[in-house]
Amino acid sequence: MTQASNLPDDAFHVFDTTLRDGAQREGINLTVADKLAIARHLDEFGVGFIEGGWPGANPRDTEFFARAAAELDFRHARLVAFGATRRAGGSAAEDPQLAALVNSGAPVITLVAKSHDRHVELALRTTLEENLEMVRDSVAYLRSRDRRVFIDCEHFFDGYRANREYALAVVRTAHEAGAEVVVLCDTNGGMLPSGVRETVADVLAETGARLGIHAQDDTGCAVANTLAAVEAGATHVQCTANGYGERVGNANLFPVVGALELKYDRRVLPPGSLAEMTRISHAIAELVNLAPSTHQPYVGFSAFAHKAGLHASAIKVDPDLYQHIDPETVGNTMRMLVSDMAGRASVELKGKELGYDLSTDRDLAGRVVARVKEQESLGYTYESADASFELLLRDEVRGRRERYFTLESWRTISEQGPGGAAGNEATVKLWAKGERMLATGEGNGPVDALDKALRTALERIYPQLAKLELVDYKVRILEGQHGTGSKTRVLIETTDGTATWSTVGVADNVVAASWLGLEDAYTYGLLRAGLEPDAA
Ligand SMILES: CC(=O)SCCNC(=O)CCNC(=O)[C@H](O)C(C)(C)COP(=O)(O)OP(=O)(O)OC[C@H]1O[C@@H](n2cnc3c(N)ncnc32)[C@H](O)[C@@H]1OP(=O)(O)O
Ligand SMILES: CC(=O)C(=O)O
Repeated sequence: MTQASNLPDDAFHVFDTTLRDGAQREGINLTVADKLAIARHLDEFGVGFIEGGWPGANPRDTEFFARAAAELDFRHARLVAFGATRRAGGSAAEDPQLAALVNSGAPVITLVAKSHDRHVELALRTTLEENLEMVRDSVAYLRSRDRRVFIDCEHFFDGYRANREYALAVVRTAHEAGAEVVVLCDTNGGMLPSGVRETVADVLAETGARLGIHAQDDTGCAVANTLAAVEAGATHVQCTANGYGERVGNANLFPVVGALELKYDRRVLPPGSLAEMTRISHAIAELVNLAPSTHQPYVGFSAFAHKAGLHASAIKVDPDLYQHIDPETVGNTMRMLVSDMAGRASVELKGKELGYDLSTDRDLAGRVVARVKEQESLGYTYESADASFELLLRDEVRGRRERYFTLESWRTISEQGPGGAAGNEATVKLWAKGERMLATGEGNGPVDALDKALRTALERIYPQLAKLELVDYKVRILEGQHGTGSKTRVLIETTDGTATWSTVGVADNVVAASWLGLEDAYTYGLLRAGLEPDAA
């Protein structure tokens, strides 16, 4: 790895530990290739430090550092290796674990140290004095090997409450031995912002050490605790992308840097990085194989989605009235949701988003709102079915439904053999371009058979349908108290390889609801393909 050429200002550290603490989250299991790819994204985003793992603890992390040295060429970040202070009763120079940290080639090392007296006695099974010596010896050794050293004081806040003098002694020992930053860790994640603020201010006043913060999210306050520490004087924040981490997670990198940049007006990222935040967050979610959280602050798909009619009516005048920032600042976008909570303004803004100007026709917007509310009272949901909403809107704009085909009838048959073997067959009869079409299809289930029959009927006159693929299909039973007599809602997601759209159907049974969803899905696909509708 070549050394970073465009290093951020050392006055404030944005330290990412996605590849170490983030990987401690249940369900995350990264390969070396995943770790390298995530490191590249984090460097591109502009964090100052990337903690890559614990070399020597497992073959994967050891290999990561070996490959990082050969393959990573960071523009902004420095690579950090993580490990613990030397073993009790030994010497740092002979500690194999510290040797692995040095051999990793990382220019920066984070050492986890005990700072809670009870942990020293119960977990390390050693004396308080020996723990201080472990800290001093380990830091001094790594400094003598020319490494920058940060110390993570594990359980610092609980330790400070139990034995303030000892917790402060750990900070002083690390600082005097040459640790550049002493990181106060809320390891159990039980702190609240006021306690963090007071403690950090006191430690700073008592020791003069440069302080960092590492907050777990067990009270849901990790971001707030991190910002409270910064307010009290911490100049190094440890975070993970999307808040991944042990148990419920760590301070989420994105809201932390979003707040630092946009609320505290501190430049902690290279110029232009903030606008990449949404993309980077989602790219990392893909790499760890977890769906991006739709409701994550700043970067979530719903972070700037507006549903309430009153909000929309104010947003129409000025989006700032219901948004804490301009979503584009962080690479996100405002979205209008249309549902039974919408008013004319919501529909007007949604129409604009879809390319329809409803601003000059108050009655038209009113008719669309009325139809949405009526349909939603029957079980439809348009906030999750943009394409069905657009078709409804077009109906009102044009005063008629534009059709590419008109149904005469459909029928499905499901067979069950004695051995459980199932067969599903569908027949559709419909009209398109003046011709009567009749086709059958077989499938895994009745909906699959219906879809195949529909495509077979239409593929000669609409070859464009071959490009369309159903990528998701969700069924929800509405009014569950009615058991098998309930209504069924089906949501279908379709793609043509360039765009993806969602449609909805509601009916008394799943096949009929699916037909309605499919009809909208293919109608919308043919509309997108630029074809002229068939008949009124
Ligand atoms: C708060 C945090 O998240 S810190 C990060 C924690 N991350 C991890 O634990 C993931 C990687 N860990 C591992 O792979 C393994 O635990 C290893 C390789 C580090 C150690 O494995 P083992 O040698 O089998 O020890 P084990 O995990 O059972 O126990 C940890 C040992 O480290 C000691 N230890 C714990 N913290 C420290 C410390 N800060 N300084 C020195 N020793 C420590 C414990 O006392 C225990 O010692 P013992 O073996 O004499 O009982
Ligand atoms: C170091 C660390 O991960 C913690 O104390 O939570």
